Amino acid sequence: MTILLAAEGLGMRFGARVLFEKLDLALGAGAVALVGGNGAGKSTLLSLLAGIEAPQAGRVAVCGHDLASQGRAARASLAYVPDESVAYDFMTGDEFLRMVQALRGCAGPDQELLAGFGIDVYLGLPFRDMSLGTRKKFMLASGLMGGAPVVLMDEPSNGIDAAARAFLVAQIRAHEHTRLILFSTHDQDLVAAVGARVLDLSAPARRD
Ligand SMILES: Nc1ncnc2c1ncn2[C@@H]1O[C@H](COP(=O)(O)OP(=O)(O)OP(=O)(O)O)[C@@H](O)[C@H]1O
Repeated sequence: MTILLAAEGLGMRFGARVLFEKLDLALGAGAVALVGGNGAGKSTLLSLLAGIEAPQAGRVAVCGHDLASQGRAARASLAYVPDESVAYDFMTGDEFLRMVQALRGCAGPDQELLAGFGIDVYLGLPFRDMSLGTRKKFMLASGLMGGAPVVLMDEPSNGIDAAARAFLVAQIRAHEHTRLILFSTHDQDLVAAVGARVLDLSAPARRD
């Protein structure tokens, strides 16, 4: 198995609250679900793996590139979809996707991706005028476009309608042999629908 995402000795704590310590990961292509109760540390772990936050201990490598010392190469191989929209309110959907495309130096979404999430009709709409679900669909499309080998998604099924959810499942299934799709979720039906391997962050040692 080719390792696409590796973590070694990852540690993160907030005050006395230890989220994880000495956490090791070695993940190849496939769908992997990060589960655990509220506050278990799923979003924090995803942001460490995406290089949004630096870990207090340990290291992360994306496709063999160390996220701290070879950040540009590591980031070129990953896409991160946060739970909430990160677009400016005044940006249109199209402008947002073009911005992500420019930042990542990747290809934009194809028509199948836009139509599958039902956002092709909202490309000209500013984010301030979009529903929460529509914003989320743009975030998901931005992560799935461009073919990054590692895709990290925070609660991807939150707030989207049934058609978009079915498309998300199909997308994860379609890419599971070539890309790592690691997502946090409370949605057990999604985990089952994509046949994801489960990583449980709520081991007793990690509870409050
Ligand atoms: N910057 C921070 N400063 C202090 N505490 C933080 C910070 N970021 C996260 N935490 C705490 O770390 C814990 C884990 O938060 P995180 O959002 O990663 O959990 P989660 O598993 O994603 O939760 P949920 O399922 O509710 O989304 C929480 O107790 C949170 O309050």
